[in-house]
Amino acid sequence: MTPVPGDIQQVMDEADCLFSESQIEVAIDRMAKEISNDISGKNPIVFSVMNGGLVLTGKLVTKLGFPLEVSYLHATRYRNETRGSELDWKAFPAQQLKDRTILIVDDIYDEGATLGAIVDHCRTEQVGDLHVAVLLNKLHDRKARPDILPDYIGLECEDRFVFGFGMDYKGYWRNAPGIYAVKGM
Ligand SMILES: O=P(O)(O)OC[C@H]1O[C@H](OP(=O)(O)OP(=O)(O)O)[C@H](O)[C@@H]1O
Ligand SMILES: Nc1nc2[nH]cnc2c(=O)[nH]1
Repeated sequence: MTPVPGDIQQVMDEADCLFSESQIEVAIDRMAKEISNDISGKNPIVFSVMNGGLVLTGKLVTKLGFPLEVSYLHATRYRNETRGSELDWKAFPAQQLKDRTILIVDDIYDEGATLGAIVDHCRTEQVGDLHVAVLLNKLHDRKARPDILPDYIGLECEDRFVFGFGMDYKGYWRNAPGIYAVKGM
């Protein structure tokens, strides 16, 4: 058996809980209502931004009571680190995007380079109608593309490294049902 690295449990034990599962649930319910008002009846494709968008996408789509397709794209720039670097596109959307209504779902809008690249790609592919949902907006003045703001934001957090509900600490704790900040970060 490969052991879990030593600091993983300690990071959770010492973390500050920023949002509980029930607070997140309330935020997702509100997002689902806003999204439904905007794209119900538009035959959308919902793209989860892997890996972090997985948990929010799963919760969110069960609250959208109209026909839609679910898919994924994979763009990453943190690679299990706590600082982002160059964006690596691991999987572009497989579907034709032209003239479609698209909902991009991700866990966190931090510096915004990831979302900026995804929006640029969607525009190049001539999407019909583009919407972006994120669970968390991290508040600071380092946004790479201040012109891009997600249409649907669940919660806002201080400028700390966070994990849980899809977000990882060194690849772990995406499964945590709340949102936590690493002690000292
Ligand atoms: O706003 P930014 O500063 O660009 O950061 C946001 C992105 O960072 C995380 O992805 P990450 O690269 O860690 O990959 P992951 O989804 O596999 O965790 C997160 O899921 C967002 O996609
Ligand atoms: N897990 C995690 N991923 C991120 N990607 C960008 N910011 C963050 C963060 O605070 N936590």
